[in-house]
Parts: sequence; structure tokens; C-alpha cells
Amino acid sequence: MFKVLISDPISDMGIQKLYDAEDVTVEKKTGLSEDELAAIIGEYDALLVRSQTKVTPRIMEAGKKLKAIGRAGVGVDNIDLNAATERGIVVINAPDGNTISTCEHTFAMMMALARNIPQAYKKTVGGEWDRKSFVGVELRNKVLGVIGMGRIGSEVAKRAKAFGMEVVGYDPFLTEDRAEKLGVKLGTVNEVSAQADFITVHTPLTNETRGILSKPQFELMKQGVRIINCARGGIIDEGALVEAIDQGIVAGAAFDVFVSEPPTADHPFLNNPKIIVTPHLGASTIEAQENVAIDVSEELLHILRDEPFKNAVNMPPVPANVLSKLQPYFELGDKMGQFLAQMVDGAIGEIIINVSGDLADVDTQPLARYIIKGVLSPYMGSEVNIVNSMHLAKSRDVKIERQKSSTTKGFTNLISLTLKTDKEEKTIAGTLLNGYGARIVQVDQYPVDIAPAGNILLISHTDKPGIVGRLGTLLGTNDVNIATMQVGRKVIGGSAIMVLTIDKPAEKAVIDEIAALDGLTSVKKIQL
Ligand SMILES: NC(=O)C1=CN([C@@H]2O[C@H](COP(=O)(O)OP(=O)(O)OC[C@H]3O[C@@H](n4cnc5c(N)ncnc54)[C@H](O)[C@@H]3O)[C@@H](O)[C@H]2O)C=CC1
Ligand SMILES: O=C(O)C(=O)COP(=O)(O)O
Repeated sequence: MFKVLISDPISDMGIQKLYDAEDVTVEKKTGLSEDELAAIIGEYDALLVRSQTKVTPRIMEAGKKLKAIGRAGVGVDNIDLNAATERGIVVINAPDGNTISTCEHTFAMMMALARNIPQAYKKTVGGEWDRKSFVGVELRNKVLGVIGMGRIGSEVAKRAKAFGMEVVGYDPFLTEDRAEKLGVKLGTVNEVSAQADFITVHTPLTNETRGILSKPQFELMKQGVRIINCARGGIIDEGALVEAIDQGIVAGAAFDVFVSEPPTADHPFLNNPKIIVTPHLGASTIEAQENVAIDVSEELLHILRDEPFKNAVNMPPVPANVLSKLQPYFELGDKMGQFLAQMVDGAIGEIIINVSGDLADVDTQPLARYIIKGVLSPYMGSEVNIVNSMHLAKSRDVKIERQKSSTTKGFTNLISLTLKTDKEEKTIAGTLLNGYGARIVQVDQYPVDIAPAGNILLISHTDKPGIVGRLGTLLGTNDVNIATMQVGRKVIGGSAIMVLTIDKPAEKAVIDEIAALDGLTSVKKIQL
């Protein structure tokens, strides 16, 4: 039974799938301090959060069973992604479900700002009928600057066009083509700053976006510009904004987010009549909360059940066409990695993955994650998974090389895997055989046909009469039943290999006895 902890308020309707799952129990405990969360997180397989819970390295360290952290929303700046990746914890978000709500909140803020609605409301309910202090501006014919033209920024731009605004946008990934489709003029941050009457930001908070609008940009802006931030506190420098308002450059600002949330009572935004604020409400609609909770719950179930999932934040996305081609080979890759790692002696220094056939048409990085996981798992057990396998290999200075070649040796696809250790270099090759499934078809220079599963003995010996018989007798006396057996050699009387699948793992004492047989050079026990 998987245990899921929900530590922020999340729509009950949206997480119904989790409640309904027979293999999952759900517990809700909101408003926990870091100490309180650290004390209980060890019991849970998954944690579901919004933006309040700070998922620090300490929480992950205490979360020994944590397999996944789900973020019911977009921004994951409250989750330490590096710490999650190092520990093999998948972090998923729900990137699509709150786009429209946040876009609409941005518009609500822009209009409230243009017409002084919060300030006018306050006076009116206070008993004053003040019409002259709140003369606003129209949006029509104004220039809207949008920094960050992703999901939310693009939706804001579309609506701005409907309001008769001209839009100038900046986003390092915005192509001329897409800008044209959206009817948006492209500009740099400084050009946007200089041309706009309203500026709204819709980027994540990163080292590049922190303070993207600061003193130098405010100095370029038109007198009377209005600024909106419904993305993340810190993208617009809070101090520089207050200064620009005092200097009369900025006529007003609308903020949904703060550098530190909630802001302290003396925060300069809270008593400035030109700044309107909301408490991080962008995604707070019934619809958005249901959408993100549904999306994240479905993904969590996939991860817990070891099924394919799509919105991992700490793994590169895999396009659907690549996934459909590679997915059948994931298990083979994992097993080949395990097989070869148990075959070699010495410390692994380099892993070379070579693919040929149809597989060579696509980016093999996702397959490589499975292969590396397989290579490392005999040493690291369940500590390694497809999220952290690359990271763990690199952090141990293991070189990973991915190659493609055109020789398939008669197979439709072939994966060839080489491990270089400080003592030796070994290669195996595997494929999926139509109707037969995964097969290892080559061990070093010997052609073989091995289903990569169960208990395998890999024996190197000299090709001479009697060895097979002696080995069979020895295993029989020790009550080890041979299921399949293959012998491979290049020349008569030369070096040869034997591959046996046996019905139960051979004890160490039996392996030692086999190793002592005359004519044997090595015996390796491989468990898959
Ligand atoms: N206030 C709220 O409640 C909510 C806030 N958000 C925040 O809104 C932001 C945007 O969300 P989405 O549009 O869904 O994300 P998105 O990933 O679709 O868009 C972000 C865009 O920012 C762009 N970007 C990244 N670095 C940039 C830079 N240096 N300069 C300019 N553009 C840059 C990216 O290329 C991307 O197009 C996120 O920070 C998210 O956390 C999202 C939902 C609710
Ligand atoms: O999705 C996002 O990035 C948000 O900022 C929404 O945050 P919330 O889930 O409302 O705490």
C-alpha cells in the first residue's frame, strides 16, 4: 500500500483518483513546520504540495521512502530539485491546469490598476463618495509589454489584443513565427521597458530572471507606466519599484507575489496607495485547483505504480514519437546493464552505449538512463533509478559515451554495451526478437541467445571434452537444476563460454567448487 501525504490545501474533487485507488492511502496534514514535516515524512511514498510547503534537502533526507513529489501547480521553486535528483525522487508538476486562471488574474489586476478599483472600493465602503481621485486610463491603444511568453504570457497577449492593445514581448524562446501568429512584436527587455504603458512578467524565477526589471530598466520606462507581477516575487526588484513610484516614473503596480511570502507587516508594498496586492491568488480558482489536482494525482499514481509518466521537472521531457520507439527497449537496456555489471571485474570507469537500426534515428538519452540504472544497480540497489542514474554515474566520474552505428548484424535493432573497468573491458549486445522478446545475442565475441531473466551462470573455459559433463554432475549433486545451457566458442580447442540458466540461485560454496573445476577460467553468477 502506498502512502501519500498532502501538505498544502488541494482540491478534494481533483484528488478523487487518489482516494479511489485501492493501492493508495491519502493523509492530509497542512500547515506543518519543517520540523513537523521532517518528523513524519519517513512514512510516505509520495508528497503532494502547492507553493507553501518548502521541500528542503532536510525533508528529502528524512523521506527515506519518498519516490515522488507532486506539485499541484507550475512553479517548483519551493522544491530543491537538485536534492531530489540526487536522491532519485521524481518531481512532477501540473503545468497546464492553472494557465487560464493566472492569465485572468493578471487581467483582473491590470484592469484594477488602470481604474483604481481597490482604492476606490476602500473609500466608498468607508462612506466617502470620491469620484475625482480615481480617474483611470483605458487599455485600448496602449502598449503591453510581456516578459516571458510561455503558457500564461501568451494567453495574456491574446486577451490584450482583444482589448485593442499593442503587445511587445520578450522571451528567449519566442520565434519570429510564433510572435507573428500571436500578433506580438518582439523586443529585448530594455526595448519592452522603453515602449510599454503596462508591463507584466510571466517567467519562472531563475538566476537570469531575478531582478530582470531593476533600476536600469525603470530608468528607461515611460512616465506613467504600470507594472504587474503575477509570476514570482523577485523577478521585479521590489526596492527599485518603490523608488520608481516615488520618482513618478511608475504610476501604479499590481503584485500577487512577493520575495518572501507572506510579506511582513512593514513591507513597503502594503502601505503604498499606488500598489495593489493579492495574496498569491493567481491559481486560486475552483477550476484551476481541480485541473492541477487531477493532473498531478494521475501522474503520481503512474510513478508509484512504475508506469510511464510525463511531467517530470527533474528529467528532460521525452517527445511522444521518441518514447514510443524507445519504450519497448527500456527493460532490455536495464537488464543488459545489470548483466554486464555483474560480469566485469574492477571499478567501472566508462560505459559505452552503441545503438543501431531504427533506434539510431532518435535521441537515445532516455534509454541510456535505464541502461546506466541497470549498470549501477548491482552496486547501489534501490538507491539508483532512472531519475538519478546519470547524475550518480557522473558524480562517480564514470564516463558515459553514446554512439550510433549502422551494423545491426542481421537484427532490426541492436544495443551494444561496453564496460571499461580498471581491470578489463567487456561487451554484450541485445535486441528484441519478434515474438520472443528481449534477448542477449552476444557476450564478448561469442554469439549467444539468452533471455535476460532469472539466475544465470556465465562460465569461461577452455574448449575440451569432459567439462560440460563435470559441471552438470557438480550442479546435480548440489541440487541445482539446469533450465537451459549454451556453449559458444570461436575455434575448436580455444577459449569458450558456457551460459546456464538455473532454477535457483547457486550458493557461494557451489560457485567456488565450479571455479575449481579443471579447465575453467572464470565463473560469474548473474541475477536478473
Ligand atoms: N501567481 C500564481 O498563482 C501563479 C504563478 N505562476 C508562475 O507564472 C510563471 C509562468 O508560468 P507558465 O507561463 O505556466 O510557464 P511557462 O514555462 O509556460 O512560461 C515561462 C516562460 O518564461 C520564459 N523565460 C525563461 N527565462 C526567461 C528570461 N530570462 N527572460 C524572458 N523569458 C524567460 C520561458 O522561455 C517560458 O516561455 C511561473 O513562474 C509560475 O510559477 C503560475 C501559475 C500561478
Ligand atoms: O502554480 C504556480 O506556480 C503558482 O504559483 C500557484 O501557487 P499555489 O498552488 O496557488 O500555491
